[in-house]
Amino acid sequence: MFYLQNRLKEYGNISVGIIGCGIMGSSLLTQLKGLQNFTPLILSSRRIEKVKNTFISAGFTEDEFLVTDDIEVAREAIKNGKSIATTDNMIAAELPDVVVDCTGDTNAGCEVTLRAIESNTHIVSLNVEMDATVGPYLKSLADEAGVVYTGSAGDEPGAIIELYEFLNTMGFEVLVLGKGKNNKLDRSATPEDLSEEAINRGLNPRMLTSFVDGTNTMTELNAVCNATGFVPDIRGCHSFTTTPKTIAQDIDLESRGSKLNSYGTVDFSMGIAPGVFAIAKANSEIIDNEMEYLSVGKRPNFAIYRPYHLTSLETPISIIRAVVLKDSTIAPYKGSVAETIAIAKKDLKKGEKLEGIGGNSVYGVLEKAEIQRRENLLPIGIITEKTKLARDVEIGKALTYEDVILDEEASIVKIRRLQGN
Ligand SMILES: NC(=O)c1ccc[n+]([C@@H]2O[C@H](COP(=O)([O-])OP(=O)(O)OC[C@H]3O[C@@H](n4cnc5c(N)ncnc54)[C@H](O)[C@@H]3O)[C@@H](O)[C@H]2O)c1
Ligand SMILES: N[C@@H](CCO)C(=O)O
Repeated sequence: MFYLQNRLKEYGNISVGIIGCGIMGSSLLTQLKGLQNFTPLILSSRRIEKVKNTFISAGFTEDEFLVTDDIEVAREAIKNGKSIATTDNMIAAELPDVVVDCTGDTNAGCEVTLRAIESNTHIVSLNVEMDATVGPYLKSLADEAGVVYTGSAGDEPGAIIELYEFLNTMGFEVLVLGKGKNNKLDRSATPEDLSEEAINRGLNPRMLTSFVDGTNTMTELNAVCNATGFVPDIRGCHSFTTTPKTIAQDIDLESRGSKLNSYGTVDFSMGIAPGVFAIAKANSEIIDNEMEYLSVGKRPNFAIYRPYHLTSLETPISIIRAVVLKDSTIAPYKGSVAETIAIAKKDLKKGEKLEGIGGNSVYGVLEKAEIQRRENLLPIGIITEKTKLARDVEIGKALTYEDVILDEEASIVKIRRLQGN
């Protein structure tokens, strides 16, 4: 009982670097400021005014933090008990015990993770976009260096793995893993369409676009696939409509009146957000009897449902597990099993700039990695600001590597080349 909290007390203080001060980074800073045994040591983001304001709104006084982009000045200030406000992400990757990536930028996340691994800093990443693109390679580098690379508790992939581990530990055979879709699904959504809604909800319009056009759900399920070896049943998954009480009946094989071709798959569903679920079976009549007696459902398949995910508010749990227990919450243990590939949102023209995740040009769908490789399909996460179209691509078509001119200088592209395809 109280295992994590007790281990943390024995360990002492954990210093944390946070990168990004959007909704996730700013709430994490605020929360850590009030938690025992955590020092929110460094906050980095692109605009220093925003970083300073985030410190102040999190409850810091102006003399509690120093503004600097000089790592040696930062080191000295930390010795004198100050926190650091910076625009240099590398300071946040190098100096604390653990860095939490709250940017959502695949290239920045990749650079931060590489520097953290070199600096022996553990990595907790909310940047599922980056993890889906190069997580398997970065995890192998982190393993070699003895550094923990993990996704966060509280985001849906981490919450799904919690259910998966729970069922596996009890000996159930897990059949399907998935999540509720929190936002409506509109593959053609653009940041312009969603800007008013985004502002009202305190979200970045591009982030909201990636939620609504489905890319975020796909990258999240991508992380689950790479952690477990599960795959999407079809390109992009089916999308079910269900309720918390009927998950196991509604999400099942085609031969049993539903839509799946096989188990060992991930999917998403309307009607159960913000929850996540796992469907499993027992392979024993006695255990089926007990599950029915416990009102979990009706044999042969039973669904376990977690009705909430508290995003960055659960991140401290992953920080403790990474730093104190050297354990990950979710990581790509199975390598690259699935990929989130780019599909044209509109007719795209040769020479035009291609906008990546949450932009006007493409949305992401989940595909089995073997198909992505066979068809040379483009992972959406390697599109950077400098990516251009090498030829026209029709609306609805999956982009291939031949369709684009990538920014070969970008770390995300270089690391993806090392990961393979
Ligand atoms: N918003 C959510 O509901 C939610 C939930 C779970 C997970 N996430 C994940 O958390 C991450 C952050 O989400 P958010 O909604 O806070 O995003 P956001 O876009 O609101 O904030 C991102 C922050 O990172 C900064 N940033 C971006 N690129 C940077 C760079 N190159 N260098 C330094 N700073 C940079 C931005 O300036 C901004 O402050 C994403 O990976 C997202 O998928 C978000
Ligand atoms: N990941 C969410 C956003 C909040 O976690 C979505 O699918 O829309």
